[in-house]
Amino acid sequence: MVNVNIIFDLGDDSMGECSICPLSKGCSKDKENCMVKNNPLNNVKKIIAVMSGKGGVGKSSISVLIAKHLKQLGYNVGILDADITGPSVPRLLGLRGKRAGGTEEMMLPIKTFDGIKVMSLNFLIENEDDPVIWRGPMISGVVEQFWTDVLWGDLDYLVIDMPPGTGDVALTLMQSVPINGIVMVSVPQDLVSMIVSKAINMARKMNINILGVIENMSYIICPDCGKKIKLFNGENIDKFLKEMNLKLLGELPMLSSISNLSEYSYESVNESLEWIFDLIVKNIIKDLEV
Ligand SMILES: Nc1ncnc2c1ncn2[C@@H]1O[C@H](COP(=O)(O)OP(=O)(O)OP(=O)(O)O)[C@@H](O)[C@H]1O
Repeated sequence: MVNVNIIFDLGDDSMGECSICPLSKGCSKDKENCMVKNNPLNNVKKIIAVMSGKGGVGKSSISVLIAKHLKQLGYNVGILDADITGPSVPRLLGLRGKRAGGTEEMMLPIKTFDGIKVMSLNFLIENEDDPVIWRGPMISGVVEQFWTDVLWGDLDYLVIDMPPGTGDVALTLMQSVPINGIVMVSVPQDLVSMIVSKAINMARKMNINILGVIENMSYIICPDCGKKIKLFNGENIDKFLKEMNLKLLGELPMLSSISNLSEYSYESVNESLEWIFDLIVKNIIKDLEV
């Protein structure tokens, strides 16, 4: 059974401090109505949320690859797995079966071999195959606590693997966590769809900057000649991005090394993938600095 004793309560209103908020520079929130809580024990400089209109498009894999690349560039990085009903970050990072500890007041994240701090519901339940049969408010409460009650310490970047879609939990995260920017993930056949537009419009209504779109499973690479083979016509996509005023951060191929991410070290995944992520991540860093 799920251990619901994970609910720690700092019971302290001092968490709303603006001075330690990752949004402090250029924040447009009205202080009276701001629902963001910041824990004074943490010092997180920037928060990147990875979002998608629907599940299964590669959001978790891309969250992990962005975090790994940031780490490789020398930053202190954490990953908050907010996909409570389908947490896949522990598996992708080879952390299956790990259990998070804690003190009376704080939960301690698990660290990967290369020092990325990770929190996921799977670290807190007895058996990771057990389904999480919770109603929306309970799930929203847990993801909020992953922000307020986890001892993240000093982080340059916290990457949030958002739950798929535009539901309750995504809304709670956008209201209570000071997200600096969103990376939208889609697959080419869905990119111009109403589902992606909904996710984009939701982020915009919540006044959160969309850093750009990553088109996943965009092409395959011919094993014989190395040629890029696009499975879908890109014309509509270009038009859609232009109309939505969105930047294409990158296109990722279908690669078996992405689907078996946990079995590879990042460095050995694929040379061209590392190159693609270098461009994506440096673009994100630049945008967040502005
Ligand atoms: N570029 C890719 N090439 C090959 N396989 C991929 C690629 N991107 C993702 N996958 C595979 O597709 C599946 C879904 O990916 P992932 O779990 O990252 O998606 P997700 O959007 O987070 O899904 P969910 O919302 O259901 O958690 C996984 O099995 C993953 O390994």
